[in-house]
Amino acid sequence: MSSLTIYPDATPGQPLGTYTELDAIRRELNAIGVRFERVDASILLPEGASQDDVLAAYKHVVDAEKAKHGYNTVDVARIKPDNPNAAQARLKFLSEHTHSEDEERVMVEGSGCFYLHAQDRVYQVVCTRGDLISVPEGMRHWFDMGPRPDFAAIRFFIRPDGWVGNFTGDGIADRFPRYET
Ligand SMILES: CSCCC(=O)/C(O)=C/O
Ligand SMILES: [Fe+2]
Ligand code: NI
Repeated sequence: MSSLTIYPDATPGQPLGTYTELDAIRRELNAIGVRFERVDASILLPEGASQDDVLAAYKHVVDAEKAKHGYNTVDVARIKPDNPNAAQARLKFLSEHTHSEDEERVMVEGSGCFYLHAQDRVYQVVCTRGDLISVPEGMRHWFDMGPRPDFAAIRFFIRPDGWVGNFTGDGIADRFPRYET
């Protein structure tokens, strides 16, 4: 189930609230400039599906998002629990960073957890199949795919290097609960 938990950034042990209803999640995230939407992601992906297969299956979503927001490039991040590089992949986005453009992701399989650091709060967003999230350019955040990653996300970019993370050097991510699915 998708959810949002909001914490003060200085006290990870004292959450301010948890939301599981779409309208409430959207309202709280929209208030900090984050888009959160639901798309139809009911197409099941075969185990060996390539990036092109996934993009073809979800062409309706890809075309619509490109037309609406001017994205030029898309790719697919798909990691299954048996991936021998899972631990390394998890580490890649597990520290606070920013990007030079917005970070739009559509979860089309499985789940993963975004942590958005805005003002003096951390917004922990568990995204599941069908969730679309767009983190604004420059917003501090990190992403945890969990110890047994199982997700596929379509990623949208304006520039080819839009995915590159600029790490803040702040150890805040280590103080917050991990996504332990
Ligand atoms: C959910 S897609 C993989 C994570 C990613 O692309 C990113 O930029 C996390 O911040
Ligand atoms: Fe990112
Ligand atoms: Ni990021």
